[in-house]
Amino acid sequence: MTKNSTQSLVLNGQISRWHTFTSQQAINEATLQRILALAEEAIAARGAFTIVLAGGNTPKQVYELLRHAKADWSKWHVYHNDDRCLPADHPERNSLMARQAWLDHVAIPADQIHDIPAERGPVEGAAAYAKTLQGLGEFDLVLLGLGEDGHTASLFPGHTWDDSVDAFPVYNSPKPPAERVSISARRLSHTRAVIFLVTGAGKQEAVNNWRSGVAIPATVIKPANGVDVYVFGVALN
Ligand SMILES: O=C1O[C@H](COP(=O)(O)O)[C@@H](O)[C@H](O)[C@H]1O
Repeated sequence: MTKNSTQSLVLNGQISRWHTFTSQQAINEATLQRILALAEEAIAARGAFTIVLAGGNTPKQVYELLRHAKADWSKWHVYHNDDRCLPADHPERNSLMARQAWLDHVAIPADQIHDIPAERGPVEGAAAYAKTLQGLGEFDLVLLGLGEDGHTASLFPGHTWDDSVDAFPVYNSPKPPAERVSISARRLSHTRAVIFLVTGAGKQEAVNNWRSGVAIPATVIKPANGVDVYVFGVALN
């Protein structure tokens, strides 16, 4: 058995469904299959699939699986939930990780892959990405990670963020680099589906806080359909 439980919670106005997996392979495979299923549904219903990618380390293996998947790549439109203000070819860039693991190896048209121009700095990068997102309706899927401190995208504990815009500049990030660009919580919530990918014991405290009603940043993602949290290596106490 690869998936051993699903539980639902409503806390801080957020509906969350928690799915526990018993191996890294199982969580990767389940995420891959869910992404591909959502893509097929979206393409059948609306002729396109818009996905917003998480950065960091956690999703990399899923991206490597997507690289070998069969899909109608010509209909995929790819965005990023955040990126770091570093040169475009810096190894810590979320966009570079996604390209190397997946996007450079499939036939998604280049003009349908929308990197955040974070190399232009937080203000210019955020303004440019807000323009990129302008007029775009609901996303089909937003993939998100969870930092050890409870952050998601570049929404950090103790920070305030501007929900009147689609993308905003981030300063003083506790996780380097200090300057970043992030899609806003409101815009990330304007989506048909959300999957949080959460793996490893380092995320235990953040998960405990989330599930006991502490308003960590991950709780501000509130799409109407709720969020699915895929978990491996973290206990659901
Ligand atoms: O800095 C970031 O951290 C989070 C979590 O990253 P992980 O390495 O713990 O998976 C990530 O979701 C975000 O996109 C990234 O910029």
